[in-house]
Amino acid sequence: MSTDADSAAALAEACVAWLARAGVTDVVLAPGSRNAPLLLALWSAAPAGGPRLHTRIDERTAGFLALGLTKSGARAAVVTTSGTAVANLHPAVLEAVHSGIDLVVVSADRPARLRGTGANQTTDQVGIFSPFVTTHDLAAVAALDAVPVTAAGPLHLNLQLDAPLVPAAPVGRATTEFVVETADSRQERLVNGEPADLQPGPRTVVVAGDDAGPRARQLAEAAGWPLLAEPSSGARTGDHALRTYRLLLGTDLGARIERVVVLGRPTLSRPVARLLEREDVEVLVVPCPGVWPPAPPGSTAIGPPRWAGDGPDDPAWLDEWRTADRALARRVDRFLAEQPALTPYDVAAATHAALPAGGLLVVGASSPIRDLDLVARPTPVGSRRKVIANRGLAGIDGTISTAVGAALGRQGSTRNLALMGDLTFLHDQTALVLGPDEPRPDLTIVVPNDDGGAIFSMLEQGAPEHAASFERLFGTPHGTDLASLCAAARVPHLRVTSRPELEQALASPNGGIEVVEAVVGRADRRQLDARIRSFATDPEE
Ligand SMILES: Cc1ncc(C[n+]2csc(CCOP(=O)(O)OP(=O)(O)O)c2C)c(N)n1
Ligand SMILES: C=C(O[C@H]1C=C[C@H](C(=O)CCC(=O)O)[C@@H](C(=O)O)[C@@H]1O)C(=O)O
Ligand SMILES: [Mg+2]
Repeated sequence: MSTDADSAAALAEACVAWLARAGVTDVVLAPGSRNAPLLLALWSAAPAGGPRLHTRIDERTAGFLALGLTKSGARAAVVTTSGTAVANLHPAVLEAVHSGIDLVVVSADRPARLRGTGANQTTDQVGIFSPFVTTHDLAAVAALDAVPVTAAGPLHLNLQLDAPLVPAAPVGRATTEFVVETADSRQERLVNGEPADLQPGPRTVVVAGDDAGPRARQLAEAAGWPLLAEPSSGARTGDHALRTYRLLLGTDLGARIERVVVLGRPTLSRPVARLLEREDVEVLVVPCPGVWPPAPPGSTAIGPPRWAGDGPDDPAWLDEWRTADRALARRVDRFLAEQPALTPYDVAAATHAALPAGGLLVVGASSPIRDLDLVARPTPVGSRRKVIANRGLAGIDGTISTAVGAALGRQGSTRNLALMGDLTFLHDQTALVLGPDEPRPDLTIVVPNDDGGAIFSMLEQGAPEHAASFERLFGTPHGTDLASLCAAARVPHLRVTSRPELEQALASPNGGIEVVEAVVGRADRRQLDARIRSFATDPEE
């Protein structure tokens, strides 16, 4: 049995104080018995300046909610009971590891003496997120005080909580005030290091992957280079960013590239991946958050890049890209306007167009973020249109939760939107289940529903020779009635089948969390995609 000084209640209170020192503003908790001391200590701390609380039933949802909160400026912890509850956090923790998000996991555990004895709900939680996340296995307050409050990525505190877990009397307001300290931002942590001076000369482009930040745009503008910025780069702004870069890489312009400066984590497209692997191209990579940052074979890691030229590089190079981009974008838009039915590209374009200055858009993996990459015009610098996505591992899991968390975490957001496919939406449907007292954001979730996984149609397995197995193995139609699913969770739902209906729905938000289902086709997706890709190289009729 632990001493009073290290009782479950004392350890729990010390943990809440540690969370405040760590800058944790929000705690997502899932109900349990072993973590009861933590839950009660958090309840007691909330009115005394402690973290904002969010309760979720499903720990996988809870983990992604905490991830979304942290990705949009809060710092969140997720607290679970012991056993499989902790294992349900693994997807969110892995995404945090690979995208460098400072998520805090607090897992309740039985005392070490019960490990290996067959005690109920007891497994080995020490190192459960290894090799990337170290577990601080804690049985005493003093040990907790020695845990650092920041790390490059997620932190895991495993608290050995011994009976008694629940005090005899109800807990009241905490006697001490909690001052939540401000944690430094991840990007600031990254900017340090010896600057790398870049000289003019080679035909250069800047590739801005996920979470690259504005410095990618600033470098492209200072040097006068074309900017190939993914939607969630934080750099797809200004007049150097090119909308159709992915297609242009397959043209003579792409072939003439001699140098690439990479910021953030490019994950979206094979043309960019192929560019970074070309032996005739010098690839300079700037450090980015997360483990395993981009390191294509033959690339060179550099410090924060600094333009060393007197004035911009060759303006003709940028002009060629801009001229080709404008022409190709016009051709794509004309082609999409000619389509008889609502396309996923229309859904992405309308959703992005509905994002006001100061707004937030969370994008799911698979086709939606790639559709957005093709149709989203770069936005004005300084308009603070924030686009985020879970690109650390590009999972389709936890996307609704990430969007709810990001909407709750972003201060002063003028509008919160999410865009995700139907399988992505279904994968995290438990995120729609919120208790009556839970903080609830205004969030419009747009779902291009093509009854399955369209992206596979555009990959090798979507080729005609695989038609016999495709639907069962990859298309995975489900026929789910999203309206009924939303009704079960009492979430407002609207189904649209045309762009005017979609634009009308986006222009008249319901308030709270709402779902706008846009019914689109999937059967012709491979042909649509191939036709659009052909525009870059086939002359216009
Ligand atoms: C957790 C997880 N499971 C499976 C995958 C593989 N995967 C990638 S895209 C996709 C289908 C997504 O379908 P949907 O969300 O409907 O988007 P669409 O491509 O149809 O627009 C799947 C299963 C993944 N990336 N992550
Ligand atoms: C479906 C999965 O992920 C794949 C999705 C798309 C990627 C891709 O190549 C899209 C086409 C393009 O960008 O040109 C594909 C890839 O990176 O090769 C991903 O594996 C999945 O199950 O992981
Ligand atoms: Mg789909």
